[in-house]
Amino acid sequence: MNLEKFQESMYQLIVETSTNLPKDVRRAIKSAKERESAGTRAAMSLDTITNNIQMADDNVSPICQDTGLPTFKIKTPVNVNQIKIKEAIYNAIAQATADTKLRPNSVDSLTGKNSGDNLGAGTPVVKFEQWENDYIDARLILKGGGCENKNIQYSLPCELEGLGRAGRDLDGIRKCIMHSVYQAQGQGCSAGFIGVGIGGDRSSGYDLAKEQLFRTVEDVNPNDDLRKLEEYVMEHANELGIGTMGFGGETTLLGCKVGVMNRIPASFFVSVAYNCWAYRRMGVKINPETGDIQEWLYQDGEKITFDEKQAQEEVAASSAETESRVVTLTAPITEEQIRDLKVGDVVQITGRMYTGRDAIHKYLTDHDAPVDLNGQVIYHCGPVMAKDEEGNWTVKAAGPTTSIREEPYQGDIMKKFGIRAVIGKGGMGPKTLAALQEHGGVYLNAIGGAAQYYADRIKGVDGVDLMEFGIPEAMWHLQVEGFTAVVTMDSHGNSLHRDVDKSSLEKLAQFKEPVFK
Ligand SMILES: O=C(O)C[C@H](O)C(=O)O
Ligand code: SF4
Repeated sequence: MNLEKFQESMYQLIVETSTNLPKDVRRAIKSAKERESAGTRAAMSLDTITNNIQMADDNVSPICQDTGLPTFKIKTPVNVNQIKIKEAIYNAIAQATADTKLRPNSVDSLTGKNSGDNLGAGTPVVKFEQWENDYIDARLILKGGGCENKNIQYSLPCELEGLGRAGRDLDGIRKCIMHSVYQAQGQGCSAGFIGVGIGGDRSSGYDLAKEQLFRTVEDVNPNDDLRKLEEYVMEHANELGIGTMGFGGETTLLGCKVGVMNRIPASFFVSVAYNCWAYRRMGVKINPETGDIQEWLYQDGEKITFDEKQAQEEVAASSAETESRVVTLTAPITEEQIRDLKVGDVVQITGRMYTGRDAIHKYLTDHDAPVDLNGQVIYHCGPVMAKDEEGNWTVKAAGPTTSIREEPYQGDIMKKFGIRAVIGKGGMGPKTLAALQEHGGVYLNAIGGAAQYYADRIKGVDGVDLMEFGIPEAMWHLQVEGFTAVVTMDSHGNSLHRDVDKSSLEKLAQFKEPVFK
């Protein structure tokens, strides 16, 4: 086989997966958009999302900055050398990382060191199977960390919040799936897609769940029971009212695919793999002699493009229609300015903000900050960055990361350094809410996954600290213009996230009665 050509084909597969959302996923997002009434926060978020999808496509840049743990599934004819194929995939991954199509995402779990090229123990994942066909089938999924953290595995029988007992039968499985959507809230960048694996053990159950994510959004389950289950979940999960980004709304789930395998008598697992709206999976058929791409997979139906100009206008129009107050802020921000903000206000930031995520929050608890953070804005973000020949950094993708991981640290750090605003996604918990009230702080929610949209608002990078934590985890000094986010937790004890969680739990309880007997 021509390995050079094969490597090039794998490079194309990676770039395409990271930058061009598949047609079936686009269709699902478009129909979600049509269901939301104009002017709502959900509609506004979906406008930003579709705008972002188009920008990524046009710029050939990552849809979301978190390009995930690249996972390849490869089927090869019997005489193909899988060792050589793996090497070519590793080379293509390193190249795509150097070209900023992937974020350097491989981190040593003990030392915290980022390998810089996405290669390292266990990364990327490459799984092989042999088959009797005469071509190679290569599929790739880039599943980000925020949605991966919302995967959940149930061991039946169990007791579920809101739903009561889930037994070892189809109805128990139904309850687990409904619960899995509830527990994700907006933190995995809803509206999401779920793959469910029934049976197996703890690892094969999750494998089966993830396997379902390679099905197309529109395919129909050949197993009648599972088809009914999928249809039930699609209909009712959307009644939970969690909505896009957990802002409330009509669409919480865009796809549900269920697979089944045998189990051993003592175990009964239901494993759920949650995927964000930025559902990046693609595939190709490859000629095993030439290494060329013969055909792209997931190409059925028309490709929906989201006109960028129109989408921008829609974002502007829907922000106007929400009748939200739009407040402009520039750091350093005073306590008075913060106390004036209420949940629902739209904030536009111009000027300086600093990125800070997991490593920085831990670091700041027992170190001084490298810069004066008094009155400043912290953005929970791990960007994709490029360095030009003069050594200047530019931002290639920069959406928010899930904030709840910083819950143990956030309130203390805000008080210690005088930080006035944090921007992230998915909201934070009671400890942070109390600190916002006590200290005079605000939590701003940006749209998860909209990495191109926000990168466009970043006009310059004028410094970086703590580079030893690696590109995604360093503290980047950003200059922004009109960076828009919504107040979802204010300094008066209000939290949209707490409210949506509470109301969706009440709605979940409506699905307690048996459906599948
Ligand atoms: O790591 C990131 O940048 C984001 C992550 O995928 C998340 O959803 O929290
Ligand atoms: S930030 Fe959101 S869209 Fe991006 S990988 Fe994480 S969960 Fe997915």
